[in-house]
Amino acid sequence: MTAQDHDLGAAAPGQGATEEPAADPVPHGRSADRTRTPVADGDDGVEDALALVGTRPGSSHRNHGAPAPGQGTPAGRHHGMPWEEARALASRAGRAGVLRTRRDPLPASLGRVLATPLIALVDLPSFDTSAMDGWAVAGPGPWTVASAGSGILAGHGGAETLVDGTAVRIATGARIPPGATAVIRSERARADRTGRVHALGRVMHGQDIRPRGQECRSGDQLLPAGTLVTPAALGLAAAAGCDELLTVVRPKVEVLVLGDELLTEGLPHDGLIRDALGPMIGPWLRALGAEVTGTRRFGDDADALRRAVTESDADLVITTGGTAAGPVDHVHPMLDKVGAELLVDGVAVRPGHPMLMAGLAGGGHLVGLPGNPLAAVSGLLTLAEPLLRQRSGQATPAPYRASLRDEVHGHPQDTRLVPVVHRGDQVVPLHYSGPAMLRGIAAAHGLAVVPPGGGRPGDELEILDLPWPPSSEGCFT
Ligand SMILES: Nc1nc2c(c(=O)[nH]1)N[C@H]1C(S)=C(S)[C@@H](COP(=O)(O)OP(=O)(O)OC[C@H]3O[C@@H](n4cnc5c(N)ncnc54)[C@H](O)[C@@H]3O)O[C@H]1N2
Ligand code: MOO
Repeated sequence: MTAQDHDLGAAAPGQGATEEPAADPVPHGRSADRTRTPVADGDDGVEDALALVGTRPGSSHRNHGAPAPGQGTPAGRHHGMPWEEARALASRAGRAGVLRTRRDPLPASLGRVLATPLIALVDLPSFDTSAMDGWAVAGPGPWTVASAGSGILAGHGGAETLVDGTAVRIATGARIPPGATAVIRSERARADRTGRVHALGRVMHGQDIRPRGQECRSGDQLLPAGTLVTPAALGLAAAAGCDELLTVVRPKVEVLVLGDELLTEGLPHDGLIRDALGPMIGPWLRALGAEVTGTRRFGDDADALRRAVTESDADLVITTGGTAAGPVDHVHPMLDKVGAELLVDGVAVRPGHPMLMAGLAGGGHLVGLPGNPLAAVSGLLTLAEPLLRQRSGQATPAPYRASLRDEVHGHPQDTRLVPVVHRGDQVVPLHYSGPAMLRGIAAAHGLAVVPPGGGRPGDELEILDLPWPPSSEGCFT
């Protein structure tokens, strides 16, 4: 579709399969100079090579979020909306409208987001409980055994009051009898020939008794709204007496993959390549909390794309490819035709600067991801992730920073997103971070947000986590 490939941040040829991740490679034609002084348009080969947004004169989109094409910068070019602003705008777009909720039994709520806080329906524990197998004792010892038999077991009803100087066998989880002042675990007590129980050490008042309400009181908030229902949250809800949870309905997302050059199986041949985004975007969106209703492939058929977007009832339509100004890049013309409101038209971020976001007539949104695979990931994290976080009611995690181990080169004006792995309390930028490459991100723990001009060892950079736990080790060349 488009011919130009600029690979800012790509590994230099021959930078092979090193075992350790190394400093980010030098972008084309630039030294390790990390000046933050913006380079004037036309002075900088990188910028010329990357310029895309704003080169489409005469666009009639309603355009509220970004400078109108042709306005604001010399030669009709702009660098796209600042990255932070684009994320904030995507987040705001996701907050529009009312969240749909549903009530389900606990197992069906797994992986959804709490629409209301989880409230304890009982005290936890609900009664004074023995923390150990042993003896419940009353007052100072030694103690005579209060009753014969197996003592008090877990799950049994009320026991008789224990009077001072007596003890009764008790099991872990059993109710503490009224009058008991402590539990002595069996290995710390012995019974003499007369049957009296002696402690083998000091006995503290209340030891090994879990008092009623130790963890929570009935009515306490256990988890706030916006919390992901994890297996642990299900366990907590059950312990606290809940049978159902009110959760947010997952936003519906449809993925439309564009490009005549894409194969769905077999080896690339004759200029055709494998579709890397079809298998990746849907599962990624699911990991972000979306219900993916389908991934459909459209080739470069503009009419079919327009029909699909018009007819979609998804909360969010994701397109891949076709965002640029090539002869078969249909996304902008299609948005024009369907009367979409272009909210973001290009973002000052590399890779991925042609990404876009639009409001659709039916109330949903469309995020256009660039076709280059890492650029698509960048669009996913910049626009789709904040939008979906809000649409699925998820709390926004506080941004966090980590110290950079190795130098990473920057774009003169734009933010860069660079795959990194955590090493100790630092992050290490990975090789193979060019826009057409997935090798870095597939091994990464997250993406470092590299400001214009780059980052030096020791700089604290914001890190975007990936929506799955980091794999422990592996090949991160
Ligand atoms: N004249 C200019 N051309 C381009 C510029 C520019 O500034 N001026 N920017 C480049 C950048 S940056 C990107 S990113 C791409 C964005 O282009 P599109 O969104 O229109 O994407 P396509 O042209 O359809 O594809 C780009 C590239 O990615 C490959 N691709 C597309 N879909 C897939 C897929 N599902 N799986 C794997 N690979 C895919 C496609 O074959 C192309 O190689 O525009 C640049 N051009
Ligand atoms: O760098 Mo493009 O921005 O590959 O997405």
